[in-house]
Amino acid sequence: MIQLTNVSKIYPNGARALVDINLKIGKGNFVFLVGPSGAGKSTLIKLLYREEIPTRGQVQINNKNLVRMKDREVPFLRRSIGVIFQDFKLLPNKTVFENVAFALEVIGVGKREVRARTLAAIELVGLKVKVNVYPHELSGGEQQRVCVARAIINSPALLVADEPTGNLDPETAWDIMDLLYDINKRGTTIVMATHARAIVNKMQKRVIAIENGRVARDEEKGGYGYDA
Ligand SMILES: Nc1ncnc2c1ncn2[C@@H]1O[C@H](COP(=O)(O)OP(=O)(O)OP(=O)(O)O)[C@@H](O)[C@H]1O
Repeated sequence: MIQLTNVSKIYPNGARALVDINLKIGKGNFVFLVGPSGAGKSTLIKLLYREEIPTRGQVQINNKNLVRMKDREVPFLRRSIGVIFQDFKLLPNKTVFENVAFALEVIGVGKREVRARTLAAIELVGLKVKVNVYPHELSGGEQQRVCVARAIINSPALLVADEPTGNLDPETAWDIMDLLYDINKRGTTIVMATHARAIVNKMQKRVIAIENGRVARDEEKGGYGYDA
């Protein structure tokens, strides 16, 4: 489903974020990206939803070439990819319902379908009772649940998450991981950059370690592998 071929990324300031990466991630995989701060994990994630374009090499998702893709095609790509960030990025002046519904409204889904699918996604993440409140009235864990609902509203084939538990306490982080686990079980491929050692060690999923922009380790059922 995802294939990176000889991918390098050098930012305009000269920072070499990724160096000659070759990777294949199959449909339905659950992959943790680990590695020291500044290793290139976020950059790799950004290549997957075409927030960044590699300096060299190819990025393919479902046989679509993201490097050659025209800017006007990007919104279509993003409909098949859900994105979750560490800092939530919810719209502050929209309710939970409106934040989640927005992703459907912008692609022209009819009102009734928007309502049904939005409520189903909000129910799935356990936030039915908070459907009409604003983000600032929610805890961090609840805000991240809204982000999960927003990310899965289009039933994406791929979900990418950049440190989704980074701002959450350990217990709340596990609630989010339980959700991602269930979403993966339903067939969505998940790629998640993280520093959460306990989560990586417990879940025993594929672990790709990035160090200095290169793949340093790629294990089928791996552990976090770095000291505290
Ligand atoms: N927009 C940018 N412009 C210039 N350099 C950048 C940019 N984004 C990242 N970098 C540099 O690229 C390298 C990789 O950064 P990246 O954010 O991908 O690392 P990371 O592994 O996600 O780190 P962290 O774990 O701290 O989030 C770093 O040297 C960083 O300073």
